[in-house]
Amino acid sequence: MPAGGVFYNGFANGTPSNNGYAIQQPMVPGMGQMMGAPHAGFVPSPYFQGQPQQQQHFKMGYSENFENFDENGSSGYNNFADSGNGFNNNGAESNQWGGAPAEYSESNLFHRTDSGINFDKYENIPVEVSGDSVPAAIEHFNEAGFGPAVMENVNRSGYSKPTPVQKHSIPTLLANRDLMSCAQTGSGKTAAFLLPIIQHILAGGPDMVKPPAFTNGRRTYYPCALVLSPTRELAIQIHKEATKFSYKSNIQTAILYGGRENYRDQVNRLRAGTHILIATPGRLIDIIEQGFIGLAGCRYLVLDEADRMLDMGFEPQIRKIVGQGMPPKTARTTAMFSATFPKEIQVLAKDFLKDNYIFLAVGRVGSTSENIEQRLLWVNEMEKRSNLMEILMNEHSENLVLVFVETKRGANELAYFLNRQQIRSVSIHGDLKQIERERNLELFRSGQCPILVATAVAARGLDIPNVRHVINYDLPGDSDEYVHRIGRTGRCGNLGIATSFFNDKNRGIGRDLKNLIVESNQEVPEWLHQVAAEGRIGGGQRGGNRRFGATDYRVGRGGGGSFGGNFSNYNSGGATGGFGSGPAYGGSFGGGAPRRPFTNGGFGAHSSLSSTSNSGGGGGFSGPRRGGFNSGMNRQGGGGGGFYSNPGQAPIDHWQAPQA
Ligand SMILES: Nc1ncnc2c1ncn2[C@@H]1O[C@H](COP(=O)(O)OP(=O)(O)OP(=O)(O)O)[C@@H](O)[C@H]1O
Repeated sequence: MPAGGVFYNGFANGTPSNNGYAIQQPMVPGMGQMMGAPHAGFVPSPYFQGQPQQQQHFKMGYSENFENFDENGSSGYNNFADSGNGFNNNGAESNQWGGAPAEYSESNLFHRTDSGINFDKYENIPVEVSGDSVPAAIEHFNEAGFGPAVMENVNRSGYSKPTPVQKHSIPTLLANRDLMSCAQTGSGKTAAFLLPIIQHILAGGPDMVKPPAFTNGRRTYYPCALVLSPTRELAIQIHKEATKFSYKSNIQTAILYGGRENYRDQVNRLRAGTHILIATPGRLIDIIEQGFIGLAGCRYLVLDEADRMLDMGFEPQIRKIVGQGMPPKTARTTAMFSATFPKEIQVLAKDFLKDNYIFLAVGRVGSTSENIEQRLLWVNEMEKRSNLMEILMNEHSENLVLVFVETKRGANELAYFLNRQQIRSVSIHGDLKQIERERNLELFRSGQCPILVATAVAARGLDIPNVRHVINYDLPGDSDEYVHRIGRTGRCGNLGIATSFFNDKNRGIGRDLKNLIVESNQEVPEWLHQVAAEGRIGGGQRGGNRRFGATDYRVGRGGGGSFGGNFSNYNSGGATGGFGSGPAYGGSFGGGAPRRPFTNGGFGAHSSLSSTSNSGGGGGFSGPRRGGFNSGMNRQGGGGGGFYSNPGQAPIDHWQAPQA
């Protein structure tokens, strides 16, 4: 008997469904706390036992609304009555060293994740720096001039040496130079801006912070540094990092992000004082308008995922924030970080940067990332589920898999489908309550639900160590989004796989994808060559030198700019050994046995599959595939039917909770 009891995969209370999928399924460990909570339809029916109204919520469905992942989330001060979420219990739980939540214990904050086997290859990464009088890079953290508090936290974090983006960004920001920094996903950009800001605040002492003021009976706090993030979850992550790097110092960090249930808690926390404020734009504007925050003391402004922050969705809000009494750009230090920086965004960005800002482009290890093996499969819409199932069945049970879909409704439906196939999945998208988003992310992060079905809301910045596989079930419309999505794996020298389903709908991105894969020294499927040849001319947004996420647009303008620049460490060698040499799924990656070898039966449509993997081995699925899904699986013909035509099929053991 599995721990936590047995539930049935049906909608009706305690009643097995009659659709032939009625397989006993254990409750996901640790899910007890979810039993009473609305869960927007993406947790399988077992968790909804006895709560038909919640199931109904799921069945209502959502309109086919595309995820715009704008995180405005303003809620109005009058919504205080809502309870806090797990993150913000209440302002009183601050510990003695700051305003951080009590659950930010030392062990929690400094939970280390190893830098991967490719970490040392960062040494050979190409770096381009342009701008006047570029501060010299550091090679070691102890060359930065950090005080003991910061150095101790660097050491506590287990960082033995700076990554390339840190080597260049830290001295630049310590010198109070404005910076536009473009470095590959997972290469340590967060510490690259937080460490120098924290150092500045500690070195500057009390004078760094403008004291709070009373206006209209309300106390206004003036943060010294403001970090803006496009998504709530990324804001939470950055806040945790800021808390970590300022651990045992007097620095107070605070966070403001959308979702009405956390409004009061966030405002309460401001009362502990705020040196560094991490915020999503909509909520910040709301709270500025309420008079709780003023920006007159803001000496440091960071736009993380800056290209996203300056695109059409957010740009007006950023302008509004910067216009709300913030010191002018000549009187503050402004830094922008992203893995991608399209030229038109660079042009916009200069409105916020001093003229002599430094542009830093850190190339990719190898290219797009040697750390990420990119696989591209031609999969028709109707075959996506069966292909996904086959991939998941061959994954190792300890690996986390992030599946990207285009729409919120698609995320709900796919997570629901997977749960009915006894694959523990949750979803994250903009229609969920914030408390649900955070809880689902935690269930994923902790491995309790090893599959996260996400919209673009999870594409940027999230740093989840064990994500070994990103699957673009629906490909995004542009290649920058693709770069960010696949960057959820293969972080900080670790290895990962990115599999993308491609079909006629995705032809628009074909050329850019081909270029990215070529640049990665990985094999381009024959059909992609053809698609790319037919595709649009011009190469999309990325352009320029493809070893970088972007190049300094000022250089391309030919004169006039302040380009001085140097170019270092260019390693033309690219991929050396390592990754992608074994057979595809279930082969060399990660070692060990696949999740579950298939027993028999056809998978269908194999002829249409191919792979970018270097493994050769004929088609995308090699390794342990011995059949796969039963005859109902290939739904190309449209014929109804379930995904298992054999209702008596044994449960998928690797996906079940440990036996009691
Ligand atoms: N010098 C270092 N040594 C070891 N690990 C590091 C170092 N710097 C950062 N890391 C770790 O690398 C991981 C990725 O860092 P981070 O999230 O800052 O990447 P990023 O460049 O911001 O990625 P993205 O573009 O996806 O936002 C984190 O787990 C972080 O703790």
